Amino acid sequence: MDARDRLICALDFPTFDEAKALVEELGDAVTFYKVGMELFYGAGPDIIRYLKEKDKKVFLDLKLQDIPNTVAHSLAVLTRLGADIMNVHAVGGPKMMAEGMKAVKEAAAELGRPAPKLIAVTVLTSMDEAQWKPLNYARPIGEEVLDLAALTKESGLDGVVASPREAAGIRERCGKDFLIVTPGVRPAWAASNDQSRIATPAAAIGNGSTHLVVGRPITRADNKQEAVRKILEEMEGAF
Ligand SMILES: O=C(O)c1cc(=O)[nH]c(=O)n1[C@@H]1O[C@H](COP(=O)(O)O)[C@@H](O)[C@H]1O
Repeated sequence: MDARDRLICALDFPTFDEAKALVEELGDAVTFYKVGMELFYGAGPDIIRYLKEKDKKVFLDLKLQDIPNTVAHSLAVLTRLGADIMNVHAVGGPKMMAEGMKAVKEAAAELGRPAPKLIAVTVLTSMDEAQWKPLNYARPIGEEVLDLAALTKESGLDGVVASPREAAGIRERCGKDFLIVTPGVRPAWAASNDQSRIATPAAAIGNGSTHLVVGRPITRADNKQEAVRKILEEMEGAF
């Protein structure tokens, strides 16, 4: 197994040029990139086309949440861009998720392409118990994550975004083919920044994450190639 297929580098930059510079600097070391709100709002669809021309895989992380009709039509439009994975918020509800999935499949079929994977964010990895309490959910974060993962699966989606700490429970509840994409990954040598429910690359793999999303530990490192190499090595050691 190639660890590179399971490491997704978050391109959190405000401009196309900054993102392009990082992709060029990392070269073949990284094959999978995440384009989130900051870069998509700054650079637009051109950044997806650029990454696909470079033969990279793309996770388009726009975390859609709105009424089912709006999400379904937006996902149909986004499907044309050719990303490999897209996401919505699970708390948008089962109807929003199911209609979104249907729209993605129909749009891909019209284009004669395989459908991108659609996954749902459970509870953001920045959320800790102190942030969670004022939201008045009845249960602790970990339990909510598992139920949202099960709801995501029942709604027909391909997987979830969750913390690597929750990956083992999700795997047990949702079965072997479910994608578990985990941000909140921090090697022992990196700062946690605004992430709360974190784990190391080795722990994430050990817990059953299918993909690790890593941003600042790579993008803000003095030696970015070296940061990627160390993360890949740690992942491989845990296979
Ligand atoms: O959907 C996401 O990608 C996401 C979900 C989540 O719960 N937590 C989370 O950090 N992310 C994204 O993952 C990336 C993590 O970046 P770093 O904290 O710099 O490694 C950011 O681009 C976040 O927007």
